[in-house]
Amino acid sequence: MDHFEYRDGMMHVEQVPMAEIAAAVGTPVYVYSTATLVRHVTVFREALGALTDPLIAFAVKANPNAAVLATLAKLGLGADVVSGGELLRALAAGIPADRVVFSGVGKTEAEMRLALERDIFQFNLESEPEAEMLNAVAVAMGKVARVAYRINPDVDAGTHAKISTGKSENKFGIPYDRALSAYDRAAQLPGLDVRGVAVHIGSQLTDLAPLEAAFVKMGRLIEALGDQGHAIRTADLGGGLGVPYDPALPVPPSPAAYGEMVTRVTRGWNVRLMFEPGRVIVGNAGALLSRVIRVKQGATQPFVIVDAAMNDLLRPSLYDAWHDIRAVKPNGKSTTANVVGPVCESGDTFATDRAMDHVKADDLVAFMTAGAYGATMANTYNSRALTPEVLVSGSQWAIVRPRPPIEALIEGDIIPDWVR
Ligand SMILES: Cc1ncc(COP(=O)(O)O)c(C=O)c1O
Ligand SMILES: N[C@@H](CCCC[NH3+])C(=O)O
Repeated sequence: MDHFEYRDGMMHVEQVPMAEIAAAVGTPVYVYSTATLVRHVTVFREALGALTDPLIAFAVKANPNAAVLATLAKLGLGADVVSGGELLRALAAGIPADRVVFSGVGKTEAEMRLALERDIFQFNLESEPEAEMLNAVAVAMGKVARVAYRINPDVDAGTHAKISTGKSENKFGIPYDRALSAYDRAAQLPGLDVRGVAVHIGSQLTDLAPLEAAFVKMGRLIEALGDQGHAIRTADLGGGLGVPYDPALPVPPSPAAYGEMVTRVTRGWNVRLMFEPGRVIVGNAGALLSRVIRVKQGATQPFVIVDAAMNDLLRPSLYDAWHDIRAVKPNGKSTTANVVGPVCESGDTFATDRAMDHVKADDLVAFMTAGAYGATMANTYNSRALTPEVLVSGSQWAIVRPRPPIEALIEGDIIPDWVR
């Protein structure tokens, strides 16, 4: 079976025909494994096995490819969306509207209207003015929106500052100590059915303690809201569980450990629990396949120049993120090198002083753990084409997003007559 797996402190690629895909599609290209996706969904679901009917809403932002979403839809997952575009993608892939939750601080009227038309399961509101706007839109449409407030618990998730969301200085959610008054006000709005609480403190969390601290606070809030006459029926605990990237670092808590903690902390809450996992489902189910263009000797160390760049995989430039880089056909030798792309920025660096497989021009390398926040964050900087995507399933594979023709890069812009 096709297979990416993290075990024995290493990423393993099995039965994924990387060389064949590279030859047929060209590089760089994202490659996803169906078997790994299925395994991750199964493991996550089993971890929550002690809960009654949890809603697992995949965070579409992590990987919005239609074939990936359709695979997850077939497995019964819902979707956590943050834009009208993500909502349409989720629905088009076969995720039913009654499993869709809409998060985000900047939902527009048009997005609210679209989500109300499609009758999604729940809106997670992030501010009082947003509640007023949604109420007005719903009333005008003769509808009632099911809502939760996302609470900012002011908990440090202990992850990279750019992917922390639960500190008071972050833009997300409403402050914990304003929750009671916000719920009181929202309960008076005829276009809202106030029924839930939500929390999400950040991504790539490698310690369960901050999550537990946030969830304990939510338990207290549910109780306080109940005392004040608000019947809370859903609690959305967000996503955030980290995945292994660097074999030298301790392995993050397992989904099983996370599920055990959630089951223990939420005992007696008497709500339907919701989850928004992204990275833990798709991260290690994908790799970015790239070819070495040439190896250049710098003043102090070799630069391995690959045909993928920061526009294809932004995480190393943006967050100093570490991705395992492996030769697809290792020659048994190793080296220490800087791995860089062709983009005209010094920040277009995937790895510095990296001990890695020895590679030469034309060799294929795989950037591992690239299934989450990879292709979805790609862009066309330096007029480079968007990265194509391939899905492998058993012995078959298919292009699930083709490489656009190079000509497409110069289409779209308009030169007005008065410029010519
Ligand atoms: C509201 C919300 N839900 C879910 C996620 C998914 O997080 P992760 O991919 O870390 O599981 C995010 C991203 O951090 C998010 O902002
Ligand atoms: N894009 C980030 C994760 C952001 C999570 C969304 N709130 C990453 O690549 O790690």
